[in-house]
Amino acid sequence: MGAEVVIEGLTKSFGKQAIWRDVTLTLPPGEVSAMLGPSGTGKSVFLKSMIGLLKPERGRCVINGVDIVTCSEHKLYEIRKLFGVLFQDGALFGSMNLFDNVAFPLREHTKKSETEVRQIVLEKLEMTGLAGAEKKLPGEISGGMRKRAGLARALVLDPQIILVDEPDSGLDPVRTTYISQLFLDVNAQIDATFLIVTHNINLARTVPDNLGMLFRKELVMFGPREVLLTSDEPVVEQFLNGRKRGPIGMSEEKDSATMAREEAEAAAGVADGSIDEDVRGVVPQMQVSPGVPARTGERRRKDRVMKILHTLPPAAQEGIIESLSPEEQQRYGVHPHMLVPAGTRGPDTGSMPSHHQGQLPADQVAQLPGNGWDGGQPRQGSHRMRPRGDQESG
Ligand SMILES: Nc1ncnc2c1ncn2[C@@H]1O[C@H](COP(=O)(O)OP(=O)(O)OP(=O)(O)O)[C@@H](O)[C@H]1O
Repeated sequence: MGAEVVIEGLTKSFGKQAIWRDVTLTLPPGEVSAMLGPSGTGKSVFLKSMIGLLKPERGRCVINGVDIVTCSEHKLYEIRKLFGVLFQDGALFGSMNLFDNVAFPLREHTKKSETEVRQIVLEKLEMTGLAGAEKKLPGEISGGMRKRAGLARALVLDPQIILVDEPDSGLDPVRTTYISQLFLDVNAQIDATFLIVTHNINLARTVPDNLGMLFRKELVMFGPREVLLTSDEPVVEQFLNGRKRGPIGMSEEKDSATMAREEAEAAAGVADGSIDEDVRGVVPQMQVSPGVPARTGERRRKDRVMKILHTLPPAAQEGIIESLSPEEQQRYGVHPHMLVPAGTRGPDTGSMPSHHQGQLPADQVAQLPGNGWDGGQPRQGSHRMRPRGDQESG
């Protein structure tokens, strides 16, 4: 199973420029998570901090019991071996064919024989749909194939955590869907923990188990996909719909005068470049390809999310329950349109917070539980979403 990544109070700046502060989240082992955020909010900096390429000033990032923010160089070197990273352009060596590119980490970091190297490389090329392309140079193949080759190379050291930086960059929507499918298929086969950084709304809506968003130098939220997808937080709403109108401006944040002018324009029916269609809501999650084994991360996630169901906003609860098969609904003792009232016990074990229905305290919505995934008390301070009221949840 992939490694769990526990991030607490992580804060990063460059000189006087704060990038993000006090980021707290846990990447559940073997699940696929994605981080959204407008350009320049520090998503790439976040990925680089996770592998110790950049040093946050404060906070912890704990993997297999090692805090990579404070550990020795030697420990960091060991922990880095757990990671596979897919950079935006695949980061392939232009003068090497795909075989040698994919073989590179094995030849650099292991003492494997060429026979073993060959076997592993061909297996990973096959896994990423590149069988037969091993003699091609990066310049001779499409952008989508380069990304697949980058993924094949990220897989050769059997990573427990796979980081992906903007997988859709330079790809058309169809190729983006193919590479997204590949992430889920690979996740099913090796059960690694994934974190994908993306702007791509389709990918965000259909691929990950968990979704988070960085904005205004903070983590707006992180939790089960259904929470962000049903959120009425203005920044989430604007981002998912790709609207000009809202808190995100050309250079990230808008002032209140601009916001007021936009409100007035909206009231007057002035078009703002978006399609008049609200894409929020839970859409079915992409499934693995036929013939690929089921994702154990997905199964674990169901158990985990059902344990914290009662801490989630009503619309997210509904989305989660509706995504279950009738058999699963029976197993968990839930049914569509049943909301687990806050202040009562949920369908599963665990104590309930004492607050009114639909009025979850802002810091208790969609918090992931502690390390044991046991539905324990949510952590403070990593979530700032307003809850949706019952009347809005349909
Ligand atoms: N090594 C560095 N030194 C100084 N500033 C940096 C460094 N790396 C990144 N930054 C700054 O950090 C901010 C966040 O950059 P980052 O690339 O992480 O954003 P992003 O959210 O990934 O954006 P995009 O979606 O456009 O890729 C930017 O203002 C960038 O200029």
